[in-house]
Amino acid sequence: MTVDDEIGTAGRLRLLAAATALYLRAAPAAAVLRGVLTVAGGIAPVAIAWCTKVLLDRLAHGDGGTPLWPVAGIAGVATGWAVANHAGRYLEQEIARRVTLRTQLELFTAVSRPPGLAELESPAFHDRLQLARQASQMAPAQLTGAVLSIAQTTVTTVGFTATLAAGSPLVAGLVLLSTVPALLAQLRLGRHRSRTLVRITPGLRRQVFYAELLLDMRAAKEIRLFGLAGFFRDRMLTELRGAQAAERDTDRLALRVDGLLAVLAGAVSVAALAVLTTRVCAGDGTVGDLSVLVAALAALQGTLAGVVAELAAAGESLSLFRHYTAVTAAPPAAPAPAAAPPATGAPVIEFRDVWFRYSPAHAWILRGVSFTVPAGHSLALVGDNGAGKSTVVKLLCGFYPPTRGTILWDGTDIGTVDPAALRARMSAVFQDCMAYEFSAADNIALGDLTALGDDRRLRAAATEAGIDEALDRLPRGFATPLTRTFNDPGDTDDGVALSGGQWQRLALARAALRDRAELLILDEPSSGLDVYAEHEIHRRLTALRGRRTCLLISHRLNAVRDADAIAVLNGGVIAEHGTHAMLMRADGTYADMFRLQAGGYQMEPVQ
Ligand SMILES: Nc1ncnc2c1ncn2[C@@H]1O[C@H](COP(=O)(O)OP(=O)(O)OP(=O)(O)O)[C@@H](O)[C@H]1O
Repeated sequence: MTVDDEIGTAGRLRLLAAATALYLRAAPAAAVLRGVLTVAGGIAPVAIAWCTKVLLDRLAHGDGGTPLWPVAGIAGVATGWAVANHAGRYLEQEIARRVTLRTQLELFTAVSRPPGLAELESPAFHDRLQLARQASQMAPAQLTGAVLSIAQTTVTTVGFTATLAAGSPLVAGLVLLSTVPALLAQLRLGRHRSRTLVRITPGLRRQVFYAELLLDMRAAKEIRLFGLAGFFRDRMLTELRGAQAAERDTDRLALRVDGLLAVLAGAVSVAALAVLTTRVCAGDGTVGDLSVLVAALAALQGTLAGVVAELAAAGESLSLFRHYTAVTAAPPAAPAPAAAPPATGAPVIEFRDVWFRYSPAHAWILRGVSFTVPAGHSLALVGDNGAGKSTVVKLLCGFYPPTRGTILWDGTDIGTVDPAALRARMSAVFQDCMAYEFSAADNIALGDLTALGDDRRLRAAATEAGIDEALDRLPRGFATPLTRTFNDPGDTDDGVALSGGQWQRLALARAALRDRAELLILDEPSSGLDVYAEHEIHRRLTALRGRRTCLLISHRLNAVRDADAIAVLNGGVIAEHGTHAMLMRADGTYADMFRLQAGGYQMEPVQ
């Protein structure tokens, strides 16, 4: 990840324009109104200072009457200013809410855009995303706030500089000059802060990871059984301490810089006051002049310090906002995808000399895999742990492109087709299938969102997976929340946790809901199923044969023996291929594995 030094002025201006555009898009009317109020707020203190001067001069040289106009002016401007401040704060909050909605939409649209998984496996991507999420919450409001505030303080600054310069050009020049070192120091400090943030982000992500782990229901059993809570808590605190140490260093640097700048500002004030007082004592000016000049001096120093602080904060926000734009930037236009092959009811799937590794730094997982699954046939893929079976599934789903070779769907290279178009024609149960903390009905409906609320279709899919009766027995049937950690307002605490096998059946129901899918992928669908469920699933798969092409992965070889063909994946290649009978006759790896498993059941004589 690069740091902000490399952005350059043009880059900063582009980022500023992007942040302002985002702010204006999110809440155009509120943003304009806030701008008007901000500028008006900049004129107010100058107007009050002038009214004060007129009031004091009238009192000093007056005719004994009450100078009503200056008093009314001060009261009117002060009241208007106070109201404008409150209105500005409300508008700022409202704009921040709308910007948050907009940035969440843009960020999560961008994050879901890549069709594959490679990006989600990159720590650098997650670090940048973390910075982008931080930026999305703060940077647009901070940047536009800084621009408006600078606009406001510039109006005030010009007013007070003119006032002060009219009384003493020397003092005005001195004060203006003293802001140069302050500005340079604060800009450097801002850059230092943003570099620190980039540096501590990986540690902060880990800290959040440990915090979530300590609350994760899936981890809770192991954490308690193995006594890991203290270990994870210590690691969480170590990460937090590391991040805090870096922040502390930055804060100490800021303390030193701010201290020096305060001494400089104090010295300038003393010198300026000495010049002004000496002049009035020498008869050059009235008491009113002195009062307005002293007020202008204090205000000018204050507003200049404000401008400097805002500029530094804006620089810091720009550095952060660049991560947001990097994540949300539209990808370069891809060549138009080829038309998806016409729906045939069941496709021919072919792997043609497919090589694959997860990255150049990783070992080869597939080293020239070739096989064909004829239309409507089922292929069972078997092999040792880590042989690459699930990797074949991930390639077939288009989650990664093959490093070399081609995967064909009815003769069309799937790499040339819009992945979403093909995925709409597949259904799958993955090895690590999801347990969503929603109702049972919604858990099934996620397989095809057009079925949300369609009780008939959801029940049919549940029946297909043999989970309908178990769901009917839940406190609220299909509507029962499958969670013990979330409750909707008004819900009683009747959420249910399913068993591992029941979750797996629910994943099968989700897959079954896509009843028009032409390709069915089942990666270890029955590892948690009881023998009846497994038998039933394989009976149904056999019934489906001819209507769909199936890729089936299982370590239970008895469950795959009826597949049209069985392929043994070993050493990154298809080592054996044929029907169960053929492979048993060949007496190779498959036959060994099958006999070993079957032997396990036959150790004890069956009564
Ligand atoms: N996202 C990934 N990044 C890097 N390596 C990976 C990734 N996913 C899997 N691997 C590696 O690829 C190899 C094959 O994994 P895969 O999950 O395909 O095996 P499998 O045959 O399905 O195993 P099992 O029978 O245990 O489910 C393993 O060595 C694994 O470490």
